[in-house]
Amino acid sequence: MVQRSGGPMVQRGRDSSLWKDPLEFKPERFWESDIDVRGRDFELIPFGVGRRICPGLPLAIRMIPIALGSLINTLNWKLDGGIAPKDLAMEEKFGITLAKAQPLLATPIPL
Ligand code: HEM
Repeated sequence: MVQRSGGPMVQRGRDSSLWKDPLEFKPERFWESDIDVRGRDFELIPFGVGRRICPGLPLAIRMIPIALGSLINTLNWKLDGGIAPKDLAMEEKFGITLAKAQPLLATPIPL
């Protein structure tokens, strides 16, 4: 936990002094973590923090696991073009929101 109060508020998500391999996509890094994404632990603030924190946070943290979990649990997914998951292009495209440079193309297959 860093910068609870005082000092400039900066995004620390890519800070290698706080994160091991910060640019690697490793969701498993959160398995043993008790970091709070609701604006308390400043090393991870996907919804912002303070007075202008995202008002959609309570909706998003409930809906995203349900929507994503449903898609994963009820369908098989195949990447278009026979790409192996490990070879998926994960580069980002800068914009108002951070999007994938190459769109994710996947076909749902009924179980
Ligand atoms: C994963 C989903 C979402 C993420 C990561 C996200 C992230 C953010 C971030 C980073 C901000 C800027 C906070 C700041 O300035 O400190 C923001 C603002 C905002 N978000 Fe979200 N958001 C999400 C979902 C939603 C949803 C579902 C809604 C509405 C139903 C929503 C409505 C808003 C609004 C209205 C603001 C502007 C708040 C203000 O400027 O006072 N967001 N969001």
